[in-house]
Amino acid sequence: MGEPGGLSGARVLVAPDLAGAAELAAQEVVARGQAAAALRGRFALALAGGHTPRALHALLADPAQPFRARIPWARTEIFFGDERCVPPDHPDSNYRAAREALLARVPVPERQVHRLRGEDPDPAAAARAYEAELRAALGSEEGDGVPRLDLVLLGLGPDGHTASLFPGTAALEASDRLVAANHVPRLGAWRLTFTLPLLDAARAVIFLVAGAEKAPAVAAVLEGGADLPAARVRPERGELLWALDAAAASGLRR
Ligand SMILES: O=C1O[C@H](COP(=O)(O)O)[C@@H](O)[C@H](O)[C@H]1O
Repeated sequence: MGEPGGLSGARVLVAPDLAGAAELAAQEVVARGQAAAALRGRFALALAGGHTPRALHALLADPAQPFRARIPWARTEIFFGDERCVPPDHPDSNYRAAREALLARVPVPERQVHRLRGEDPDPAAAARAYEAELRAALGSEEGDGVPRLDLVLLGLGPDGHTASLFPGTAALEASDRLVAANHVPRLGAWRLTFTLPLLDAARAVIFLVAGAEKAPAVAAVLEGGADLPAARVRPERGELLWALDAAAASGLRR
């Protein structure tokens, strides 16, 4: 596994394949979980949606791997960075995917799993309710009133979207909300998503990205100076890490 260096202020780690990149991310989850629990008595972790995190979820849940036993599950609060507007048992539900691969397999108390209500017929109301739930669970330790998640896991779409912040959509510009309902014309659908102020307040953000189809977006975000949604995630008081497989990193100059 190599480390091309800090591009765009980010630390970039490259593994040969998705399994290796997921392992890098799993090591970070353990280290940041242990540090957060020791320092603040709680580990606030936001999970990514989509397909890529499945490898990470499987690793974290596997009793034969070194991660599961080292994560302070009893003191972990689980959030979701985005959700599709579907019921929690729907095949497209990010919550369902995370529950099946991870949450049902680890000793995290049910009351500490905070899911976005994708089934709510009023997505704006679901977003407001989730922001209230997040604030109630985490409070805000600092003067700006924005809760700080200890670790936010994110993915990347080939169009440069992250969470459900798609190019050209309204939620990208939201500065007065931490969670938004976002209409995505390309999908003809609503999504629920964290906004940039909440992402940028995180103590750490890790993008886990794999596959050659993501390589142009990875290069554009990390080297191209592009104004893509993922390039706008800048945790100024936190750390930014990209865990890539070789295919996703193949468009990087170094
Ligand atoms: O729509 C989404 O896409 C991105 C990337 O998903 P992937 O399946 O290509 O890994 C994901 O990060 C986001 O959470 C998800 O809802």
